[in-house]
Amino acid sequence: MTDLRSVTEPGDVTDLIEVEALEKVFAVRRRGEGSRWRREKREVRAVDGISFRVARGEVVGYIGPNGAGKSTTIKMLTGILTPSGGRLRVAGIDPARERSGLARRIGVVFGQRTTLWWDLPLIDSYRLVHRMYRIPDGRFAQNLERCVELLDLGGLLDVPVRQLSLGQRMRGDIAAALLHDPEVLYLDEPTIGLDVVSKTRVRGFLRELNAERGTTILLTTHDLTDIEQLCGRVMVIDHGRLVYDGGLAGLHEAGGSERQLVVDLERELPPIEVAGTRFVRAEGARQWLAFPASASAAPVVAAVAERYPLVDLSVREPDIEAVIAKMYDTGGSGTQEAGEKSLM
Ligand SMILES: Nc1ncnc2c1ncn2[C@@H]1O[C@H](COP(=O)(O)OP(=O)(O)OP(=O)(O)O)[C@@H](O)[C@H]1O
Repeated sequence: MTDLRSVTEPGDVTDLIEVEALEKVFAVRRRGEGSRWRREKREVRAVDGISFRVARGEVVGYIGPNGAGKSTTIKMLTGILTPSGGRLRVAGIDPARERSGLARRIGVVFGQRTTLWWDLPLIDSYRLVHRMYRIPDGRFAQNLERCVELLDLGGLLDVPVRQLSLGQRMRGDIAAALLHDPEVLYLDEPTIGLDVVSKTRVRGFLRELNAERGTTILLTTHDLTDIEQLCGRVMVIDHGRLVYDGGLAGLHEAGGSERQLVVDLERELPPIEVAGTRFVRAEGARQWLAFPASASAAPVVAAVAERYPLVDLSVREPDIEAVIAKMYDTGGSGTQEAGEKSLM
């Protein structure tokens, strides 16, 4: 455990989600080696004793490599799966025991599946949600208007869901999950497969929802920009165990991440030597130097500028994806949307 932050004390009434030593074990059968007929039983510990609390109004990213146990956790939090062990409360409710009572308090969006009626115009799905949840008429109209405005659904309400693009459908799904004013919103891969414009719109909406309504959000994602732009806190799960729970800055520290200085010199020169930096590589007159992410860039930049003939200089922010990949036993994928700030 790198930095398991105690977010709130036990018994704190503001805790909306309480998870203690939660476990889910699946019994799977697989064919025994060397025999077509013998089948051996095997246990998969999908969630292996995790504990956390989420306070009302928090936006928490829940990340981990494929098969880490994210979806299994969300399914237990929504009451779809019954835990094999441990304790779980959402808004004071045991999800597996009171699934329908809980449904009124939570909203769920699974990025890869839709909860909308495929053949019906979008608005008809919303009317069905209105009736299913017995949402008061005024509240429904108000929530629908707000979602339509912020998610830009105006021109889509009469379009059958099957004709919507992935991004339009996702926005439609998010609205459907929010019409009954849930206190908690679970999002499983909310931006998966979306183009950059749709991603930005969805992220903007979620930020606004949290700020305006104080809706607590727990989201799983493989897109770390979602985390960087939305989440004040991130939980990392690997092989069913929490390996990190804390802020983004702490994640960089925990991963021992480095920032890079990209230096464009007037001409090709031997490797730059400046205290507190590590020469990484050179390509013609361009050189890359690494320095600890926790250190200030200013003295490093000043020292390089004073001693070397410069054309340009920029700082490359630590690649969060690489930091997290270090935490996973399985490794991770390359760089994505790493920030680069020009200093000249
Ligand atoms: N119904 C099931 N029966 C047996 N094993 C299961 C079942 N559901 C999940 N698992 C196993 O549990 C582990 C965790 O799966 P889970 O779907 O929770 O991971 P995940 O972190 O959501 O992965 P991904 O990012 O790929 O969706 C995996 O090894 C998976 O194969």
